[in-house]
Amino acid sequence: MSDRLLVLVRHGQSEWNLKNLFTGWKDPDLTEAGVAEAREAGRKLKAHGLVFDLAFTSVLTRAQHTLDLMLEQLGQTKIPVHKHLALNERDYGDLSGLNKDDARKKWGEDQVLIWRRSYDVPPPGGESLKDTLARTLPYYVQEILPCVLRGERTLVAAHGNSLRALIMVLEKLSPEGILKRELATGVPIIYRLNADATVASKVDLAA
Ligand SMILES: O=C(O)[C@H](O)COP(=O)(O)O
Repeated sequence: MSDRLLVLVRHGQSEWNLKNLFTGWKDPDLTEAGVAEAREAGRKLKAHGLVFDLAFTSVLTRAQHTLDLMLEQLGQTKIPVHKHLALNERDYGDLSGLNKDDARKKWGEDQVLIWRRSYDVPPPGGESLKDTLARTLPYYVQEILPCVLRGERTLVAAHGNSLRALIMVLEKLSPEGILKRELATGVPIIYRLNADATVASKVDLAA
């Protein structure tokens, strides 16, 4: 029986995560802690006996660097890697580069939470989760899912909100259901899919 394996990993801590800045499509690299998280993610995947046939990532440095570090730990640096902006973080628009606490002081706790976690309210000049889903989902359906369903064991290194969008679809979560879903940096989530693309099992390596 083919192993329809799909592993999703949010990048390790970035320089701007550390500084508490809205990042979106800005392109900071990982911090030392982020590098350590990515290596740890790779070690955990290896400890679970996982092997991959290909990987997908965004066009942003923090996700690519995380993927490279995981593949190093797995001893799998030669597998094909597909990079696409469909997997980029949600575009935070005018908030990009602003401190999240300063934004709360300026616009209020509730408004900032709406921008960060509501399904369909975009931050000024940026993308809502719904907008993010509108670009990640077609890429998932057309490029990633066919590989998984063919039995190609697939690793995806991406971002908090591009992955929340995919998780919403995979786990059939409602807009309310996804609201409280936070993704820790550098923590793999291991899915195995049924032939009809529904989730057969899920293991969150944070748990
Ligand atoms: O782009 C960012 O600032 C973060 O990677 C994700 O931010 P969020 O948790 O505020 O959505």
